[in-house]
Amino acid sequence: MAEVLTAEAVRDELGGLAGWSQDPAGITRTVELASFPDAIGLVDRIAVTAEELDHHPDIDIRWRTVTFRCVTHSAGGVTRRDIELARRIDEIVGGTR
Ligand SMILES: C[C@H](O)[C@H](O)[C@H]1CNC2=NC(N)=NC(=O)C2=N1
Repeated sequence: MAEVLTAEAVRDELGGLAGWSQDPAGITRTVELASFPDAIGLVDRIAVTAEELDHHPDIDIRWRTVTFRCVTHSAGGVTRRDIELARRIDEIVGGTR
């Protein structure tokens, strides 16, 4: 099972993950798109990557605002898999706006 990172280790990683915040439930980034279809399109692209990684963000969609939370449910905290997923989400968000 993947090792849960300390809050300090997550904070160090987040230094390179601008736009993410940390709380006990995981690391979170909120993205506002131009429209609801754009928001769904972003989620669709991230779904493909999540399947590739076999690691899946918790996703909240409210009209054109999407919040991604990365936490490793089986480990009960944030692991390197979440940091990798967050990086991939950043790449996809960066490529769509
Ligand atoms: C078998 C498979 O690896 C697990 O069910 C995966 C799938 N995606 C997952 N995603 C996340 N975020 N946490 C998990 O514990 C998890 N488990």
